[in-house]
Amino acid sequence: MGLRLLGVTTDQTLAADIDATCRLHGEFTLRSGQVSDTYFDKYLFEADPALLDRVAARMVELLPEGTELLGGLELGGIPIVTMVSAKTGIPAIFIRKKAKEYGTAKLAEGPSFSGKRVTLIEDVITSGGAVRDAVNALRPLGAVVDTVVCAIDRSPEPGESLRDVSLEIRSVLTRADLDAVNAAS
Ligand SMILES: O=P(O)(O)OC[C@H]1O[C@H](OP(=O)(O)OP(=O)(O)O)[C@H](O)[C@@H]1O
Ligand SMILES: O=C(O)c1cc(=O)[nH]c(=O)[nH]1
Repeated sequence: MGLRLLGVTTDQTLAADIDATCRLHGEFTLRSGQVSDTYFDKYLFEADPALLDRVAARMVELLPEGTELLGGLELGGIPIVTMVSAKTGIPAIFIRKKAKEYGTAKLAEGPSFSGKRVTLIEDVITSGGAVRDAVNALRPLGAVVDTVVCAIDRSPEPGESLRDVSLEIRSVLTRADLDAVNAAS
């Protein structure tokens, strides 16, 4: 059992099921431009209601106290944030990669978030770039953002990649968790 924040431990069965469902082998160019021989296709767990439910349940345990809104990042963060919101009753906002160019022209859809403590919900963190972009867009609009809860932190130093923007990362699973169950399978 790996140690997790707040006494929450790694769920080895969940790690094994996510690894078996999502791990792909090949040559993948990642969002950051890095090339990897491994890709965790989050849509494969998000499309499975039972697995999505289990990931979301772990995320609920990782939410910081005082979270007023849950902010899901387009696209992969949207199904997850919807499930976490349904489980907790905490309203969600849906954060676009860029503001819509017509209609309401919003960057984040849903209720007003200015002055609210928004906990971000993300699928995968590799370099932290997507989350960093979101934080840097939301803070000037008044959001109070100090934590992201993600399903998989596959960065080389889990929890560390967003220190430059003073953001705490809480992950359900790390790359090491997934590699460990994969090696044991
Ligand atoms: O930490 P990073 O280096 O930024 O990489 C991780 C990001 O890359 C993927 O986004 P992508 O835009 O591919 O995904 P989507 O399918 O969720 O829109 C993933 O969903 C993360 O948002
Ligand atoms: O870094 C990425 O773009 C990335 C890596 C990964 O394993 N899965 C994913 O959806 N995105």
